[in-house]
Amino acid sequence: MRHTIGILALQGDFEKHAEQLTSLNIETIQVRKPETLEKCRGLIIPGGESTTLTKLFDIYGFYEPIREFSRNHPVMGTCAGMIMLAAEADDYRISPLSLIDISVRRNAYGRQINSFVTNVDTPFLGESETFRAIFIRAPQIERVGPDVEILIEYKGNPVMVRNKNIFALAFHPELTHDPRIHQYFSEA
Ligand SMILES: NC(=O)CC[C@H](N)C(=O)O
Repeated sequence: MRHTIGILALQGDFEKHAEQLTSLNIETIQVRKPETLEKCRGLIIPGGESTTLTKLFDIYGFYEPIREFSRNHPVMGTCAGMIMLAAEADDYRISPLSLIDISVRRNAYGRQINSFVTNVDTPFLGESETFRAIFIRAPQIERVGPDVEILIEYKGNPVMVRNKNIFALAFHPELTHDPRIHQYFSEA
């Protein structure tokens, strides 16, 4: 049985995701070409820059292989990775995968200097549980489809959502020394 979680390593902070999973004794592999998905039981698409990710997905031919993979494997996208999973993004330069029915707005929380850290309620991790969420030029989820479950909200907006095996987060769970969200994903 495949037990390795793949981390898309085209761009962005993929190493931090690997550290988080390693702390849970979960094996990881850096995914730089579509064939590597064959070795994975799940995939993380890290943050970075969604316009660049769009170009790299095209160049390396990731669109169809990730869509195919997502039919029966868990996929989690964080920040720019979330933008790539969305049904719609507010920037014509981005071609999202449309794996989860959400519409997103890039950089909706402001520029780099407006990055912030806040504690959010995470009832799906247990009663009264919270998580220290780090937002860096974060996208906002402006619309969620009827099948999308909202797992975390911040100021009335969803910031972590799920539809079955697809997870999308506006913030960076890999930057907090707290592997609970990675653990939750790895159990999907
Ligand atoms: N930290 C991030 O991933 C930022 C996302 C970036 N602002 C984008 O639009 O792609």
